[in-house]
Order: sequence, then C-alpha cells, then structure tokens
Amino acid sequence: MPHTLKLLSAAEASSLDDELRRLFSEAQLAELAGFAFASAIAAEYELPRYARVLVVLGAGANGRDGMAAARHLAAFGYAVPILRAWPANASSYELLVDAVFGHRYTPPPRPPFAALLAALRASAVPLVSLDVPSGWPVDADAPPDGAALAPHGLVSLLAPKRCALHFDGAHLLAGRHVPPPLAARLGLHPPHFAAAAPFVRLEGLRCDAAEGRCTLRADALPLPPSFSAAAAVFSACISLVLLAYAVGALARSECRLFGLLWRPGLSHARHRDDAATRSSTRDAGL
Ligand SMILES: NC(=O)C1=CN([C@@H]2O[C@H](COP(=O)(O)OP(=O)(O)OC[C@H]3O[C@@H](n4cnc5c(N)ncnc54)[C@H](OP(=O)(O)O)[C@@H]3O)[C@@H](O)[C@H]2O)[C@@H](O)CC1
Repeated sequence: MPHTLKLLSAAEASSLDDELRRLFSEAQLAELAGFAFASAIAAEYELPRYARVLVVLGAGANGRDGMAAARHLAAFGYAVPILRAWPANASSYELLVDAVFGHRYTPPPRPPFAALLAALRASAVPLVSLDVPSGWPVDADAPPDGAALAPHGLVSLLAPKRCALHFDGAHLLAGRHVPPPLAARLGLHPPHFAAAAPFVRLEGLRCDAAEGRCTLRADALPLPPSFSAAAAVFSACISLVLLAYAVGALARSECRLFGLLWRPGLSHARHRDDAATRSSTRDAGL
C-alpha cells in the first residue's frame, strides 16, 4: 500500500506551530529543527564535496531555524561563515541554503528580500530550501512561475507544505518532535524514520497536483534491506517466543478470569484439600 503524506496548508502549518509552542520553548524548537535540517543537509550534500556553505536567513522562524542549522553544520565540519550581506564571491560556495521565508510568506516579496531572492535564483550554486522554497506561495494550486526559486533540494519540516506538490527535486522530511498523539489528531501520517535518524529521504514520492496529494511508494521504505531483513527475523523470533509462552500457559491451563484462578489440574487437589479441611475440622469438633 502506498503511503499518503499529509500536505499542510499555511493555516494548518500555523495551527501546528501553535500546538508546538505550547509544548516547547522557541529555543527548543530552533534546536530541534536546526539539528534535523542540518542532519538532512549533511546526508544529501556530503563532505567534502559541499564543504563551503552559505546559509541565507530571513527575519522569521524559518531564518531562526536556518541559523541553528548553520551552527550544527559548522559542528559537522562544514565551513559556514557569518556575513551581513550577500557576498561578492557567492559563486565560490558549494551549497546555498535558503532559510529566507517559511510558511508565513505572502507574495509579493518586499525589499530587500526581492533582490535577495533574485540573487539566489540567478546563482548556479546548488540550492536547498528549508521547509518551503522561499517566495513560493504556500497554498498555490499552480506551479510557481519561471522567476521563482528552483531549488535542487527541499527539506520539509515535520510535514510537507501544499506547495511541495510542485517540487520534483531531492525531497527530505526533517524533524520528528511532534508527539504521536498530536500527529494522529492532526492526521499528519508521517512516514517511517530509520532508527533514531532525525530526517527521512522521501524517495519514491509521487506528487499529483490534480489529486492534491503526494504518495510514497510502498517499496520506498527508509530502512535499508539488510536492516529490514534483520528486523523481520527478530520479530519472527519474538513471535515464536510469545507463541511458545502462550502454548505453555494453555498447557498448564491457567486462566485468570475476573480475579478467580481456575486450574482444572488443581481443582481436584483443592477439592481434596477442602474435604480434608472439613474432616479435620469435624475431627477437632469445631
Ligand atoms: N522549529 C520547529 O519545530 C518549527 C519551525 N517552524 C519554522 O518556522 C517557519 C514559520 O515561521 P514564521 O511563522 O516566523 O514565518 P516565516 O515564513 O519564517 O517568516 C515570516 C517573516 O517573513 C516576513 N514576510 C512575509 N511575507 C513577506 C514578504 N512578502 N516580503 C517580505 N517579508 C515577508 C514576515 O514579515 P511580516 O509580514 O510579519 O512583517 C516575517 O518576518 C516554518 O516555515 C518553519 O520553518 C514552524 O513551523 C514551527 C515549528
């Protein structure tokens, strides 16, 4: 069965933000997102090929998370300078990270961001966007126009936003800090993440703008085949142990029902014990 991903509208993404802000501080959210973003970037854009990274920040929470991601990338060994303006040597970087706008962007871009987006669009350096390709209308049914950013990669945070329908590059999903009951209540339906990885590659993702949904092919599981086989063997062993235990319990015919212990094997013995108790009580004249 293919796995259908929930795509969030801008309003749904804001509701999720509100829920998360009740659970985490802003600093915690930044660290969780920043680490997840950086881990996904490091997996897709490996060292040493993409060692020099320029992270471009906006004024909102997307920029704040981009700042945290930059710090984590630096800790992973990437060279991530802190600059106040678009550098003259931007083409010498090996990767551009777009953390300008997230899901609260409303077009058109105001100064100075219009020029910043144009510079990102014009660059030949591979570009990866965090959560939303900056400048893309989040809820748009139509693909963005030719002047919009065309990132090589997209790292969606927690759940892809609706505009991801029109993205067909390398797509990863980062962040797994939505508590499962909240994810279930919001119908997020996240895919499986491998072990403790804070991101998953959305390989085999097929987005259909007409249907308004993205599905992951059933065979595009994040677990490597060797791990899946090991997991299958492990779960088969556990099932066998549980089955052996159940058969053993049945053989001993122990059933506990509403607090009463019924043991056919023991009932005769208990009957004998009761009879013996009654006769010893009688003998004792009690
Ligand atoms: N860590 C986590 O777990 C979570 C992290 N999250 C992350 O936060 C992101 C959402 O953050 P956000 O709400 O701050 O919005 P975001 O889009 O970054 O910035 C808005 C800024 O842009 C500005 N602006 C807007 N339009 C403009 C325009 N046309 N031209 C110029 N400026 C414009 C706007 O200015 P204003 O309109 O307010 O004047 C404001 O300053 C989300 O995508 C995800 O990455 C959250 O999902 C929560 C969970």
